[in-house]
Amino acid sequence: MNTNYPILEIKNLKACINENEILKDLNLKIHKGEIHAIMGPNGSGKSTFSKVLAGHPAYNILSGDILFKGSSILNLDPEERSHMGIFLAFQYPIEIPGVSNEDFLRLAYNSKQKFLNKDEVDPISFFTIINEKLKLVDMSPVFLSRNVNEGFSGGEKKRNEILQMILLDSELSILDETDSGLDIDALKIISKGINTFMNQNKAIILITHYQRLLDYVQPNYVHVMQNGKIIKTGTADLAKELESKGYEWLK
Ligand SMILES: Nc1ncnc2c1ncn2[C@@H]1O[C@H](COP(=O)(O)OP(=O)(O)OP(=O)(O)O)[C@@H](O)[C@H]1O
Repeated sequence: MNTNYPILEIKNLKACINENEILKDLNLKIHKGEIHAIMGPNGSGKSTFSKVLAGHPAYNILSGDILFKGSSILNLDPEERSHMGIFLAFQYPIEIPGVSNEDFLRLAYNSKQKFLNKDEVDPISFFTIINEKLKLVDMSPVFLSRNVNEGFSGGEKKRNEILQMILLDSELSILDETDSGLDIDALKIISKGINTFMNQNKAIILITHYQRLLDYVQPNYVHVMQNGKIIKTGTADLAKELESKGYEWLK
């Protein structure tokens, strides 16, 4: 069996929402150990791509395929995709009133354990696990007893997303504008957490508007998405070029 396939392969993907075609013939290959940045003008389809990848039910796939570790995931629901190792950190993390962050995280952790036929953990053992992970994003344990994202500042919500990614130990993580709303120190802390988490068995997609994140989390490839497809691919230098020249010259 050939196991040398990409962790993610997007083949001629077209997707729409409410009859509007947003992704128009998208192609992308990502291998384990790689970090890919996706940049591009507002409205070009970056968040749509992340949600389609996670299996958001509002989007329809018109044609093409999404292969995760060599197999199509088009027929899998978001929960199955998550259990298989795909994680999406939302651009706008949602608040869940009435549910403590610790309960939410433990439920998500145990749900994955169950899917993998591993033992679920009790609240006391979970506290030990989550306490270690909190240190990686420099978060206080106080955030565990608060309701999920309720009243969290923009930056705290983003940290909480990275905490989830680290806890679930996802193989493919899509971080949608995780850097927006972070102050300079928080950006460094989050970047350190991402770099500690990353290894040769994982892959990360960073959706960002700003080159500065890429100074801390260095991508192997930078792609520009425009009008629902990748129109240019380069190295980290491309992000620097975009920062100074914008997107007009690519048209
Ligand atoms: N429910 C919807 N109905 C119609 N059009 C939609 C819907 N949701 C998204 N779109 C459109 O899809 C396009 C792509 O949006 P998307 O959020 O993917 O862009 P983006 O590249 O992530 O933008 P940004 O950089 O501003 O976050 C936009 O023009 C948006 O208005």
